[in-house]
Amino acid sequence: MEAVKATAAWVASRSSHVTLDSSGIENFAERIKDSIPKVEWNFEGTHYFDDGPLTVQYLLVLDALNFCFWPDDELNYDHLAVGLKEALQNDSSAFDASRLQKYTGPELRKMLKWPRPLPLEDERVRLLHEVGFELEKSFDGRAENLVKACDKSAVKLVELITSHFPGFRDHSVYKGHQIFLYKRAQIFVADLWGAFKGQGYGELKDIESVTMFADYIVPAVLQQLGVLRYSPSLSDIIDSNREITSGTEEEVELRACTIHAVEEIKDSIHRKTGNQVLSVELDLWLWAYGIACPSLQHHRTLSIYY
Ligand SMILES: Nc1nc2c(c(CN[C@H]3C=C[C@H](O)[C@@H]3O)cn2[C@@H]2O[C@H](COP(=O)(O)O)[C@@H](O)[C@H]2O)c(=O)[nH]1
Repeated sequence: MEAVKATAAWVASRSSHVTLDSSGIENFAERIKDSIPKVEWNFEGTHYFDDGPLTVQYLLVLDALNFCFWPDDELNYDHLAVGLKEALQNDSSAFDASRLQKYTGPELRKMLKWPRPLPLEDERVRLLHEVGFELEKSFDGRAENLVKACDKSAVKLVELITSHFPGFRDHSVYKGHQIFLYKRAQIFVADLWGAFKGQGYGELKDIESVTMFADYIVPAVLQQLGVLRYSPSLSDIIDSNREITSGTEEEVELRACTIHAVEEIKDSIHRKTGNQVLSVELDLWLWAYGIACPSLQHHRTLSIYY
């Protein structure tokens, strides 16, 4: 995750469409420094949890598909979390590696009880197959073996996931440099830690290394809070719901500046109080704040990464 932090900072130091507002960061840090609102991991009760290996399998499948809900304005993350939870409750072998490799688009749709094609449905199916295939090939079909192989290290787990599953390699190129964002790989690590409350499969000694998860909700929240500033042309694109192409400078700046802004907020809180705040905790609070605000305008990029 050092590469995520370093390359996000690199983008932030050269960005023009999105900039960090240093007084906005200080004010926000000052406001929350004494009581970071704690949000429970499963605050909406949408996730499957049985305290065992099936939960790990569920979380890997969930985060393989945790991207780009906005093209269908009635679809959101909760439909995915609940749909997969119910599928597993009805049939505990639904996420066996062999089954994952066979799902079709209409079957996935049916599993999520969604009446029409999902956004990027073919990509979702392909990623599901990839997870099943690689789990079978390298981990005896079980996501718990992937987690056991990381020696209780979040950094190692992200490395393992991104080296085994190409669909999790969330990179971009910005002004000729490779930028690492790793949203879904890191959110899987955070989900594991959150679900198991830092114990058992969720025991990760370096959870503080994880960055925020560069999605399309948190940038919008930070912009509204005065932490991020958008150029007039970018604001216009977002306010008029026009799409931003994946890999453009605007898109990379939105994501990388959000990661860097959260790092800066953490540094500021540390300077003020001596406390080390976790990105995971700050992220979950910012995300929960964002989804509770349906009028929030977010950027729209067709992407399999977030
Ligand atoms: N930064 C960040 N982004 C997150 C999440 C989560 C869900 N995490 C769960 C895990 C534990 C908690 O219980 C959370 O409920 C989803 N997303 C992203 O949001 C977008 C979906 O938005 P909408 O279309 O409105 O549902 C999409 O890019 C999705 O990938 C998060 O935690 N942090």
